[in-house]
Amino acid sequence: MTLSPAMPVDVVCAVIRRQDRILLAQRPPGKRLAGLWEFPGGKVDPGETPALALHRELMEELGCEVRILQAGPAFLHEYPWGCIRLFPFLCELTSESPEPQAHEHTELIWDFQKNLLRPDLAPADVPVVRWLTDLA
Ligand SMILES: Nc1nc2c([nH]c(=O)n2[C@@H]2O[C@H](COP(=O)(O)OP(=O)(O)OP(=O)(O)O)[C@@H](O)[C@H]2O)c(=O)[nH]1
Repeated sequence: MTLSPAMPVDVVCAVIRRQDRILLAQRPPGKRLAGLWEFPGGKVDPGETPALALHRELMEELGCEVRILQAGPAFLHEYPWGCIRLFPFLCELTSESPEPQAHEHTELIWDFQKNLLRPDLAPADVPVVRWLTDLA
């Protein structure tokens, strides 16, 4: 993927909350930001709404279904290779959802919300965590 600062790439991510824990996913080897932790999600396809992209990505990546509780503001982040516009959604698993499985990530963890600002978090996700903290 070629990212351009003039044309940010739209990316959605799901902050999936279960009690006082949040699901984090570790990026696999061979990808940008390999080994860093992120919220599951991915790029919005042409013609797709961010919410539809979120449900599609979660089914592909984790095989799970969520209910969106709240949409956050979009956050722009410039990486050395280009710019992304990140749309975060606070979500919960639906009562019928299978347990999330790491189809594309190295590992999944349910971490306490207070631990999310870890040094190995994807840099674009720092303002997402601040948004989440301000909601509480
Ligand atoms: N899904 C997701 N992507 C994120 C987050 N934070 C963040 O910087 N990103 C970046 O946004 C882009 C999302 O693309 P993607 O999920 O389709 O991942 P990908 O590795 O296939 O993308 P790539 O084409 O850059 O390699 C990646 O470059 C990823 O590093 C996040 O919390 N969730």
